[in-house]
Amino acid sequence: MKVAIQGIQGSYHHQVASILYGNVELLECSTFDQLVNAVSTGHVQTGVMAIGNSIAGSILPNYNLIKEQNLCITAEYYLNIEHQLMAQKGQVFEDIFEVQSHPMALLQCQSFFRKHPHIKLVETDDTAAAAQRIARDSKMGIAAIASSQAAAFYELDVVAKDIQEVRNNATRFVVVNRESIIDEQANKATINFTANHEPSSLAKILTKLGDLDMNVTKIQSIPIIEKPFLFSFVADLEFKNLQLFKEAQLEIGILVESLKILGIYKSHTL
Ligand SMILES: O=C(O)C(=O)C[C@]1(C(=O)O)C=C[C@@H](O)C=C1
Repeated sequence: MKVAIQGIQGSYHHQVASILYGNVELLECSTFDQLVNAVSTGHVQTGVMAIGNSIAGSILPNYNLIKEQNLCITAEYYLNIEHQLMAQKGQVFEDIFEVQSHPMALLQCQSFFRKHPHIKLVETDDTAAAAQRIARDSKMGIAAIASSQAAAFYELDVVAKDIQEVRNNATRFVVVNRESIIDEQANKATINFTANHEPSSLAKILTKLGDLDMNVTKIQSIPIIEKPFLFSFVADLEFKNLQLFKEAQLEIGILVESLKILGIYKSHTL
């Protein structure tokens, strides 16, 4: 089996793929687009992709990528994220004038860098790639934000520890496949729907979901790309058993303008 991840060895995606699949063969993708394409064309069976972070929020484009490529979410995983600032061996924090990392990682460390405004922040494709380049090119004065595993793997020194805004920083990852694989123990679903433009239409849908014992753990509006400033909604629903969700699917189907099930899977908690 081959798993597509965004990023390279030592990235947070790599950590999640290892936790879920062990020492599996990886397809390292530099963008989320490449990742979903690899899954949808059947080049790999499975992809692991970040969908949101507790500090930086949702990675909105990823919802549309999953939807447009008709992929199915088959699992979720929450990873605790502790960012380290790392540089060439022998460097200290005072030497650093530029920091490179994935934009989501930079967003998660904003307060730290507000205190050091002379440091230039540069976006890169992933945390581990930033670390790898610093090690490979022996760059002085430049640091990367990445995990302690990346620091160990690329033999860099940590010059500032745990620089994310808060200790409890977590990123939610989803596993995507071409086909849905529904576990009988599934207790969570991600749905995408559009509501009619009528007063209370969204409120009616949410009330109905509550009446049907669906616990809405997240609701997110996402742009409908071909219709400027119109939005659809992605909702995560938790339920006691699959039968209850199937009933809810029928009942909600009557109230919404359109409905697509993005995935039915077992919930994960940190
Ligand atoms: O750059 C990485 O290491 C990644 O795995 C990407 C990513 C993301 O896309 O959010 C994953 C977890 C962290 O939130 C920061 C970056």
